[in-house]
This record gives sequence, C-alpha cells and structure tokens, in this order.
Amino acid sequence: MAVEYDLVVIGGGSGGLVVAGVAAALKAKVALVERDRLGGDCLWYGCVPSKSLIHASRVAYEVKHAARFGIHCNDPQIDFAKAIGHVQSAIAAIEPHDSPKRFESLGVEVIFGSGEFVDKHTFVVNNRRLKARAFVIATGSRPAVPSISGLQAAGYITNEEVFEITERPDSLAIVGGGPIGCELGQAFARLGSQVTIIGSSDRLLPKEDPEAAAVVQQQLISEGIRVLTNTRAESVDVVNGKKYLIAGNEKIAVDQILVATGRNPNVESLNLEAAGVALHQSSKKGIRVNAKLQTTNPRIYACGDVISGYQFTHVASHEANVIIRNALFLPILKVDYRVIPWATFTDPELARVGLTEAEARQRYGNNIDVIKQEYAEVDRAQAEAATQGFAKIITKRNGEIIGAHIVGASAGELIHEIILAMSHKLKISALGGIHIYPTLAEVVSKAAFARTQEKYEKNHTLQGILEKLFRLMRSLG
Ligand SMILES: Cc1cc2nc3c(=O)[nH]c(=O)nc-3n(C[C@H](O)[C@H](O)[C@H](O)COP(=O)(O)OP(=O)(O)OC[C@H]3O[C@@H](n4cnc5c(N)ncnc54)[C@H](O)[C@@H]3O)c2cc1C
Ligand SMILES: NC(=O)c1ccc[n+]([C@@H]2O[C@H](COP(=O)([O-])OP(=O)(O)OC[C@H]3O[C@@H](n4cnc5c(N)ncnc54)[C@H](O)[C@@H]3O)[C@@H](O)[C@H]2O)c1
Repeated sequence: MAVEYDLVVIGGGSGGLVVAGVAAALKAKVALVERDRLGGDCLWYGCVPSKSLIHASRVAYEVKHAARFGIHCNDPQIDFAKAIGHVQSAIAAIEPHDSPKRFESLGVEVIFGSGEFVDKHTFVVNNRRLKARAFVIATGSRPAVPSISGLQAAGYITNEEVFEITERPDSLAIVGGGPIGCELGQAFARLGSQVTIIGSSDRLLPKEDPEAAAVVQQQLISEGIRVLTNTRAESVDVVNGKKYLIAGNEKIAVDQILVATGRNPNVESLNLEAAGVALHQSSKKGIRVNAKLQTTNPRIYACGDVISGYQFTHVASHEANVIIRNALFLPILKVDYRVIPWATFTDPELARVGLTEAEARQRYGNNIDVIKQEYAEVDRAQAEAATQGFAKIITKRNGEIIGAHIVGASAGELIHEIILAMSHKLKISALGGIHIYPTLAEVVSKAAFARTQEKYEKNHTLQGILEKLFRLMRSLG
C-alpha cells in the first residue's frame, strides 16, 4: 500500500534535525514531529547554554587571577543576570539554524504536537494519521531525578531551569559528580556561588581515565568547591526558608539544589508497545536497537539519547547519518562506535577518544604501550602558564592508537588530531609530523616522539651499530 512519506521523524533535536534535514535535501518526503520547539536539549538546556556560561565564568576567573601576569584588577563585579544574558544571546544566535523556517525551506514538513503510534505503521499527531516507509524516534532524554526525601517539597532545579535563573544562588549544592555537575559546579563557583558537589562514586567524572579526572577534581577543590565523594544525597529539610541537604554525615545549608544525576529516555508517551518497539531489558534504559539502529520493529529506527548509548550531540548526528542511509535506501550499514570522542568542558578540559588504560589492559593484556606527555614540557603551555595536565596515548604494541586522554588547556580541540589518526587506523608515529612551534598541539607530537625515543633507548643493538658507524666515519675524516 502506498504511503505519504519516506520518513517521519519524531523529535526535532540533535539527531532528528540531522535525519530530517539531510533526507529532505536528498529529495525524500519527510515529516518532522516536535512536541515543543526545534533544537532539543543541546540548544536550549545543554551544550550551547552550558558552554556559554562556562565562557562567562572563565572570564571572571581570568580577571580575578590576572595579577600573576602583572595585571592588577579589582575583584571582578559579577552581574549574574548579564552572564545569563550572554547565555540567552548565544542561544538566540544559533537558533535560526534549527528553526522551523529553515527546515521548511529545506522541504521538511514540520508538525508541532505530541503524538503516538497506534499500530506498527502509523503515528497519529493532531488527529492526523502519518504513514511512512520508515520512522525515526529521536525524542532524547530528560533529567533523571533520584527519589530524595523532601526534595520535591523543598524545590530544586535541573539543566532545564538552571540557564534561566537570573539571580545567582549564594550557595549551591549539586547532586551528581558527572560532566554536568563538574562543568556547572565550576562555572557557578567562578561566578561567585559557594558550591558543594555531592557524588555517589569514589571520584568525580567516574567514567573518565582516573588520573585525568583527578586533575579536574583537584582543580575544582583548589577553586574552593567542596567535593563530597562516595556520598549520596539522602534528604532535604527546609527550616525558616533555608534548604538543608543531608548527605552522608553532612547537613549542608544551601540556597539552591541542582540535580545532575543522569538521564531518562523520553519514551513514555509514544505508545511503543503498539508499534512493536521494545526497550532494553537490562538496567540500561532506553529503546533497544541493533547495529543498524533498527528497533525491534525494523521499519522504526532510533538514535540519540533515547537509545541510552553515548549521550552526546555529535553521536546523535553520527547515528542519524547511518539511519538516513538505512531508512531511505537499504538497511545494510552498521553504526561504528570504534572512534567516539567527547570532552568535558571544565577548566582544564578533559577530552577522550577510545579506550581507557584499564579497558585496553582488559582487552589486550599487557600488550599495550601507554605514553604520557606532560603539558609542563610544552613551551607554549609555559608561556601561557597552562602547565597543568597531560596527554596520555594508548597504543597496541604495533603502534596502532586505541585510546587517548588529554586533560589540560584546549584538550577538546587538541584531541581531534588523534581522532583523525584513529579513524584512519594510523599509528602513533603519524602524530609525530611537523607541528607549529610554539603551540599546545605539541603535547601530541611530543607524546609521539616520546614513544620513538623510548623504543630507541631500549634498542641497544641499534645504538651499538650507530656508535660503530660514527666511529668509522670519523676515522675516515
Ligand atoms: C547540561 C548539558 C550539557 C551538555 N553538553 C554537551 C556537550 O557539550 N557536548 C555534547 O556533545 N553533548 C552535550 N550534552 C548532551 C546533548 O545535549 C545530548 O546528547 C543531545 O542533545 C541528544 O540529542 P537527541 O537528538 O537525542 O535529543 P534532543 O536534542 O534533546 O532532542 C529531542 C527532541 O525530541 C522532542 N521530543 C521529546 N519527546 C517527544 C515526543 N513525544 N514527541 C515529539 N517530540 C518529542 C524534544 O522536545 C526535543 O526537541 C549535554 C547535555 C546536557 C543536559
Ligand atoms: N561536555 C559534554 O559533552 C557533556 C556535558 C554535560 C552532559 N553531557 C551528557 O549528559 C549526560 C548526563 O550528564 P550527568 O552529569 O547528569 O550524568 P552522568 O550519569 O554522567 O553522571 C551523574 C553522576 O551522578 C551520580 N549520582 C547518581 N545518583 C546520585 C545521588 N543520589 N547522589 C549523588 N550522586 C549521584 C552518579 O554516580 C554519576 O556519576 C552525560 O552522560 C553526557 O552524556 C555531556
């Protein structure tokens, strides 16, 4: 039976917009259903506002610490509402790129409404029955709020409200020591809040290389942030209008509580059962997909946060690109997660691609090399007093790069060279090529050189041959 659309995309955020835009450019007939506004978490409540606030807070920090370069300023006066104004103007500047007008001009039919599947082939929205060759679920995720007694009554904020507050909380407790907790914790502390981060793991950023995460944790502590690890937020009391968060043995008086304890997929309202779309059985939440990103109904695909894999904007787009080909043409392409990078935008930044050292040892035993290069040995880092941090590159014995972790200034930019090398299965020696002096990027080339040097130092045969060769050449004049 003929259908009206090639693709119906549900959710207009990082994943859905890529699918809809590219499919329409390829001349497919596409409908995009969005329940709120186009742009998703990344634009409104995630990447864009957080990085804008981080920038404002960094300026405050640099001004406050300028005296070490002989630049004497008074303590910066922070106009928090204006900092949030910068956040909102960054969103406003980027929003047209994700606007309904732009997508309609690309040929996408944008439908606002919250619909549901009524059977395996039909999605109903605003009383319209949409039938398509394929559907894509890209409805993202929302903050997962743990059940903490008294929290609801006391009131709290998540990433969905934090970028709209116009008054800085003098004291802020952040529940969750993951990327949101660390990025926003540092930003608020730099803008003048007294911040406490409460994390249930034994360290901040528990998904990261422990040595690299420790550099970030140490920096946060040195900036006056209280870090409580191995601690769960248990309850909240309100006394005389003041909130008291009880966590471990502590009773912390705070003006505001920010909850950043992971995400829940947006699946509830879609009536997935009618569509034959199953969720993960395990503790992992979200829609179950195969390597081609098909759900348990092969005509329905899913990508982004809703499948609870790597929850990043660039991964949602990476998955979207696989879906476009599979859904519009033949479902033969598998998603490749071999080289998935990400960065946590604290100061210093922590960027990662591939395996951690522990994961690499688990997979390859001791048949790996781990090369570490300190920022302090990079001249540009000295020039900019940005000596904190290191690059760690993990290779197989043949030099193939299987993981890299950079913690330090501009780590999120510097990692791209390694991403390219890994994508093309290049060996670490490929990173040792000419690099501009003096740049921070030399932290990567120096790491590559360090491995060559280490191999050379262990190669006594080669050293012996060279010694003899030069003796001979000297004797010949
Ligand atoms: C504070 C914070 C900072 C972050 N920083 C970064 C970062 O620096 N870099 C990075 O890569 N990632 C970052 N992320 C993660 C990133 O925002 C997400 O991984 C990304 O937005 C996921 O894209 P998505 O398409 O799956 O979902 P979204 O972009 O959230 O899009 C989902 C869309 O679906 C819509 N929707 C939901 N339910 C329905 C329904 N029933 N019907 C119709 N529409 C629906 C929503 O309204 C939304 O528009 C951050 C996240 C947060 C919370
Ligand atoms: N720079 C970036 O790319 C960036 C930035 C922010 C967020 N994100 C994405 O958003 C996702 C969500 O971030 P997040 O920080 O909320 O989640 P997360 O799951 O990475 O971290 C949440 C942390 O909270 C802790 N926790 C859970 N319950 C707790 C409790 N009751 N008390 C104390 N601690 C508790 C967990 O141990 C965990 O370490 C990330 O996984 C990431 O994919 C990315």
